Amino acid sequence: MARVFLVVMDSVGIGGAPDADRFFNGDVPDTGANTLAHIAQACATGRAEQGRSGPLHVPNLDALGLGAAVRLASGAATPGLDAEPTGTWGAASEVSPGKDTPSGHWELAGVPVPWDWHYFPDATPAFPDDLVARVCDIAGTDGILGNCHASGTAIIAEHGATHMRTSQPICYTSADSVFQIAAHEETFGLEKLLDLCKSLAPTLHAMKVGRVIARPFVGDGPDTFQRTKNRKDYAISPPAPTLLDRVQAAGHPTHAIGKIGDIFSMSGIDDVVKGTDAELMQHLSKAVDEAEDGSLTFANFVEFDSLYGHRRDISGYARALEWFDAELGQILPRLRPTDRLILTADHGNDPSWIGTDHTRERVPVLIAGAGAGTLGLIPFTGVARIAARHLKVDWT
Ligand SMILES: O=P(O)(O)O[C@H]1O[C@H](CO)[C@@H](O)[C@H]1O
Ligand SMILES: [Mn+2]
Ligand SMILES: [Mn+2]
Repeated sequence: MARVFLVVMDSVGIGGAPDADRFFNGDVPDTGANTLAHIAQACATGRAEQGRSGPLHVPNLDALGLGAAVRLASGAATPGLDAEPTGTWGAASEVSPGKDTPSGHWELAGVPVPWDWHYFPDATPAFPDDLVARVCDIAGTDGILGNCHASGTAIIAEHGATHMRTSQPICYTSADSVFQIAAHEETFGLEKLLDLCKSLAPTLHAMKVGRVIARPFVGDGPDTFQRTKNRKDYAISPPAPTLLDRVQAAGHPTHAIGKIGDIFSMSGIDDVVKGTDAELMQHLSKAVDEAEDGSLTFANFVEFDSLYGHRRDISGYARALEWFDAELGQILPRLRPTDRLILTADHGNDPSWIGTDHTRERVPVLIAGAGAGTLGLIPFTGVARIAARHLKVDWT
């Protein structure tokens, strides 16, 4: 019986979004941003040589149709990606008004976002006084640090030492609809940080802020501060039943790998496993061997985005793609004839672009198990439709 493995390579966009001019990094529109093409072009011209070398080497993704999908989505040159696809391939466009992770995932799962998210202004202070007062009240402090748009690693380097001394939480946001709190796992305490975020979440969700995110870190000073894997996202629930809800309601098992549990507030999910991307790959591999007939396994690999896209690290992003591709090469031969493995992404995060935020882009849709074929240009919701149809779950 059929199984579906839906795998999101977080932020692996392929350019060409028709509405890219309405999304920005600072003052610069995302028009022309192209995560995958710009990485491939940098690799081919010797501009991505840290810890790797030469043209981007992703033969398994390319054989499924990655290079072809980039060219379809954006017409961009894809040096090193020139295979004749043996998979089913296409490119998807998003209609939700945000280029954030929940918007992308919900829409891939069949539910575009019907509301406008609340974004905090790119000014200092970024947060209203009553929100700051509430944070202080719950945290038991007489102030907060940050209170601005920031890159998470930079703001910890800037305020981490003061935070360790005063216990004031480091609160920051970005171009996404997020309220993020960084705090030291030992001096502030992980549980206290998680409780703080959980208590604040209903207030922020009512404001249509998509997520409150706990960003715990460890270390003794700016040179050693490091964020840990205990990050936790408290997200608004999706506005309507998603692919996960529908598959589960039809009596099929649903398994989440990585951030999927947080992104969908565990709705429609039987169980979740978390960890680093390397650990998640082990979980995905195990799921391919063991997942039940009729099951949906929904995975997110976040490190492309969190470690390399936001950090504008082209070499690192290329290394991550090459690692992922090699791992994929171990998994593909073990798929059963009636399985479908769908690879896609939730938005772009072009590491060659200005700023540190996501970029509005089309995303690849690559299907292993269905033979060679083209999907053409489809909506994000087409991914849910393909998965549901394969599992014989009603989708109207
Ligand atoms: O710079 P860091 O803390 O990684 O933050 C990034 O991570 C957030 C959530 O994915 C995004 O909104 C972006 O701000
Ligand atoms: Mn994402
Ligand atoms: Mn991100």
